[in-house]
Amino acid sequence: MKPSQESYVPTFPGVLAVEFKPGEFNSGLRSLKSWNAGETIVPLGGNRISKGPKAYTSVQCGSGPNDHIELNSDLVYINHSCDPNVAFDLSSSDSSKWHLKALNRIEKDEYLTFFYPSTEWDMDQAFRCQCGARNCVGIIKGAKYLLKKDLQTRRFVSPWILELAKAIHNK
Ligand SMILES: C[S@@+](CC[C@H](N)C(=O)[O-])C[C@H]1O[C@@H](n2cnc3c(N)ncnc32)[C@H](O)[C@@H]1O
Repeated sequence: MKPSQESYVPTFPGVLAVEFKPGEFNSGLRSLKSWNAGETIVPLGGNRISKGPKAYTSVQCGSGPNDHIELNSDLVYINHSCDPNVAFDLSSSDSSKWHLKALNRIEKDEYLTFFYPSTEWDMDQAFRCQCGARNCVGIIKGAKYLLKKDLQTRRFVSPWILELAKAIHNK
């Protein structure tokens, strides 16, 4: 589920804000603050997140078929980029340590983006990427469909994605 424009109340007031644009999938999430590489932007653990089925709004949190969470927050508006500025770090076995972190310096008002295949193996909804990055991989359907080099050259990839990729690329 994603928060709607009509009843919008920011989940992280003063930190992040959804920029709503006409069309079903054209909105995005801006940072209202600047960040340095490695900084935690917001924690994810706690009772806001919930387990749920794989959906275009879910984030994968492990290698199992039921390892998907709904963020239940403005974070669902973070778009994909092949040259992302944030990562969902869900690599701890302790979910209270899960967090969204900056991958590089982020200036105030920048849109946040993450590399969807860094968490997603086989996505519910594929799309043609419009990020415009030099290293854009084109169609985004999950890490399962990427070449080994396309995963190896990203700054953050979740451990289950690396394991699953190893299993198919080393066959
Ligand atoms: C979880 S939503 C992200 C927020 C979305 N932009 C919105 O307005 O609801 C994921 C969807 O956004 C769109 N999207 C995200 N990143 C994109 C990108 N780099 N290029 C094209 N579409 C993108 C795709 O339709 C994708 O299925």
